[in-house]
Amino acid sequence: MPIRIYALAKELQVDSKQLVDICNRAGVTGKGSALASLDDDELVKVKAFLNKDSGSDGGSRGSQSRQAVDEPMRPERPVQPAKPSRIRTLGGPLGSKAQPNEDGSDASQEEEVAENDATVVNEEPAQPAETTAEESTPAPAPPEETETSEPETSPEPEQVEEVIAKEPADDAEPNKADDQEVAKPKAKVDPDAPVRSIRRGDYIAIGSQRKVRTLGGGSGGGAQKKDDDRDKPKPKPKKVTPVVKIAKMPTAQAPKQPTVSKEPAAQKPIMQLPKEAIKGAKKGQKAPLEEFTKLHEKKRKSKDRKSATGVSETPDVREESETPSKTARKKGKSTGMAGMAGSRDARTQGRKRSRSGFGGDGDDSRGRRYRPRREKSGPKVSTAAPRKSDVALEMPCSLREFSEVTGLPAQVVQRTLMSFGQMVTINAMLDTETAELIAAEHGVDLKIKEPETIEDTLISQIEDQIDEDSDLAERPPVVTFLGHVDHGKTSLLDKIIGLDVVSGEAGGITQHIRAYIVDKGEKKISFVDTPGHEAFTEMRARGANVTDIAVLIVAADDGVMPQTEEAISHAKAAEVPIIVALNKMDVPGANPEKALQQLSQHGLLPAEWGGDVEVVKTSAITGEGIDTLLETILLTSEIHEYKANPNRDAVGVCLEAEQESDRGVLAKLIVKNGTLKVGDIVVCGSTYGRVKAMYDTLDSRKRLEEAPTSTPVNVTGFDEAPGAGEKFYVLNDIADAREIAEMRSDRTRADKLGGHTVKVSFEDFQERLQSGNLAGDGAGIVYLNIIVRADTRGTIEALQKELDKLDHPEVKVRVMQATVGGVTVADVTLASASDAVIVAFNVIPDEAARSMADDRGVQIRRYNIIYKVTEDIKLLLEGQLRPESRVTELGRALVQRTFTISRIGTIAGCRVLGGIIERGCRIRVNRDGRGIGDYPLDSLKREKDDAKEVREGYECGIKLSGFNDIKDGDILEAFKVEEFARTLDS
Ligand SMILES: Nc1nc2c(ncn2[C@@H]2O[C@H](COP(=O)(O)OP(=O)(O)OP(=O)(O)O)[C@@H](O)[C@H]2O)c(=O)[nH]1
Repeated sequence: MPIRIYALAKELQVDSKQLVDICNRAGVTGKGSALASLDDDELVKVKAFLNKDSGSDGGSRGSQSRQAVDEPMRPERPVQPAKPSRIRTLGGPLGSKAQPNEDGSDASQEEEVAENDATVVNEEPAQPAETTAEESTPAPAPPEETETSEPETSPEPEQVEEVIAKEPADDAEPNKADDQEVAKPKAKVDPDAPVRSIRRGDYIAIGSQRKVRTLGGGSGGGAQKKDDDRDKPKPKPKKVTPVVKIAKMPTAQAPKQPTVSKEPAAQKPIMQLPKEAIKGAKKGQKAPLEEFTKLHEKKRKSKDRKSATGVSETPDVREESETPSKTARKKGKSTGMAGMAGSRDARTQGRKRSRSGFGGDGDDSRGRRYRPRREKSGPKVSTAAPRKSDVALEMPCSLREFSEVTGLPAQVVQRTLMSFGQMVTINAMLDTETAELIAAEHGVDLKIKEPETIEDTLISQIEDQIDEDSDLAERPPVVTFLGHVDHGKTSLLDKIIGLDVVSGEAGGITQHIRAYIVDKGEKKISFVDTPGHEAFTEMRARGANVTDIAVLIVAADDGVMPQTEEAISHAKAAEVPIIVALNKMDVPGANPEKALQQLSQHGLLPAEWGGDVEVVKTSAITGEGIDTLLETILLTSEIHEYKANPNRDAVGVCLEAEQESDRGVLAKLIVKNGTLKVGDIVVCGSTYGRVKAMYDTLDSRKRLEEAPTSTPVNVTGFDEAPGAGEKFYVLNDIADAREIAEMRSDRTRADKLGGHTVKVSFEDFQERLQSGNLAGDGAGIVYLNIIVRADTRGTIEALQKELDKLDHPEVKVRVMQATVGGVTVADVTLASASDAVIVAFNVIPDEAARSMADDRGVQIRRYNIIYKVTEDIKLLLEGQLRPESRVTELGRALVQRTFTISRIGTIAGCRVLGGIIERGCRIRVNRDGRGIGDYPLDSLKREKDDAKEVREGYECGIKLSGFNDIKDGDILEAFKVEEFARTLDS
């Protein structure tokens, strides 16, 4: 039975590697490793070889083989101390060394030899010296002596160093060394040398040399050398670099005394005598400085008196404007002993002045008796209302009103205005800016109340109208279809209402909002098909959430696609129930299981899997599941009990509007509450009108007299087309409707001119939080909504993981959407509707998204390092985020052509698409919607000349510093970073 070599080695208690060697020597070839097996014949052969070896007593060959194998098996041999040199002579006879030991030779001498041996043997490993050593050796040294002696030997440090230093050379290339050992003696044969005696190689099989070498290191040569060297002067051991380098002990130096920088010689205070004192001295005045000090003291006292009597003008105002602590300090000063003395002096002086006719000229001339004025003699008492720090003021207001509301004395306000260079009376009207300025100057937190307009009065009346329960009646649900393009939204709706709209659509893509109300048995359902989820969110952004139920259409063959993910975010943000229609079930490649799995990964766990999302399998072609879908919608509607008051004036939303040649403006409205009737006066956004006619949305020529709740209807009668998503209200008076519409129109214009207010930004989040501008949920937790757009899914996952780690008791980060790709209009709409900040990670917003974000004040923060996002949010949550630098976008250019000039680099021939590219800016390079990096602008040229700036529509040459890989079609974004000085409180 075959036996593995390592098993046999175990049995024989030998090293398995040695046994491999022995096998080779025994003629059992092809056994390269201990894992090789020996068959019975081979085993017999090896055993025979071993027995033969053990049987031959004293035979050098046999003994050597046996030594190699039996070393560990003969522990009974007394362990004798040995020297390192002997370790090397295991393969060869050791007699030369062993003998002196036996005959009691000097140990120190032996050590010396060993030392030389080790050095020489290693240097000339192939010197055939074993023979001599062998001849002089009566019996081979017991192998275990050498083996066991190794650990016991404690060579001199130098020896160890040498051994360590030399051995690796042998170990590094053992085969080569062996070969050399065989080859070298031949090459180095000296013809004049005496007849050489038998060598080790002559009686040890070549294969065994390796073993001998490995263990003994051919120290036979060393033995010979040792004999020779006895008479020779001892060679100086060669200096060998140790393998393990031990750094030399640094020569200890006395620690340097730190050089104490010589302090500059104490500077004498610069004493400058006042001019008056110098003059006095020149005139021969005695102690002029003393005189001057007296004079100065006098001046100071009179100044104190003035301040105590409240005579000073401007400084008072300034004082008031200072921080309370400062003011308090100053007040403290003046109310001290000096202050008291000052005011007493002032009172005395005042009386003297009055008596001497100062200020009382008129009285005296008219012969009236002097009567001291009360207000001047006593401390001034403010008659103004107590000062308030937090007030609301309706603008415009008079100075008097401002004073009354804020509690600031009118005089103080006047002085403040005077310091601004404005002389005003108490009845002067203040504008908002001035009022805010004065308030800020005096540390008053002023809130400007806008005057109530007719819009506020009428519209808020309508909005606040609460319907009695008894007036409420069930209403049809408004259902919106959302989903990825071409997943079958239109086809499904067509199938439901029995239309064929899809075949008439340009390019098969829905471009208009469609809204229909259909009967399903006794119930009705109102459907809204939007061209994209942004249109759906657009309505929400305007506070007009018409949708009651969102139906998410997912093609079973395609599964969840990027726009499906977006649609999920939009539907979730709208906080409406979601029903999934797994469409295209008739398609052969339909894989509903995969789609369900993907849906659950996106937080929509199907009901059949134990979740709360109803999934209906449908086919718009075969009609499969359509009824189930309608039933599910009605069931959901029933659960949520959608109700409205049919007897009130209508309120609703404009879905879409267009100008028709024959009918004028045709607005598609959907009634959210009440009933809209022909003849109603309607205001919608900044348009108004009287409902002239109403048409059914399914049949554009079918007139309707009234449209109940949840009914979509086409309306004529508006003066202008209202905006999509604008709310409409029915009013009683057309004049009111006109006024409201005009007011809104003016405001929109002003808003456009005056810019916008940023919705939410990382920088102002804390401010808004503290001012209560951000509403919390039931538990008082405020959410920081963010929308993430990134270049890869991996980035999103990493980012989400990092965001999960953020923990704050009052503020939570809510990722409303995290999708791959550039920032789109849909993202901005969602951000605008949800007060969210967009985090663009390695992606850029497209042109439309960028301009919409600008218009709506949606913040798009761009990042390319994950930890920077979390760091910013962390700082934001801790209220420590202060903008230190602000990126100002300058313009964008499209690379049309590139030119590479050998010594200059790549020049991009660009056209400026928008804004401006200016010298000294930085350029962000974007390719395929992804940011590659940003680099400083090296040179900017218009034709051949250097340009300071290049504006929109012009062509230019751009060379970037440190980046030459610009490609045609790249979008270059110019921006500059403005540094901010940190405020003191930051
Ligand atoms: N086989 C099969 N094809 C379908 C099904 N539903 C839709 N389609 C086809 O898919 C294509 C796209 O359908 P649409 O209804 O236009 O898809 P959509 O989601 O409305 O697309 P947009 O309007 O562009 O958003 C059309 O050619 C339909 O005929 C279905 O259930 N089965």
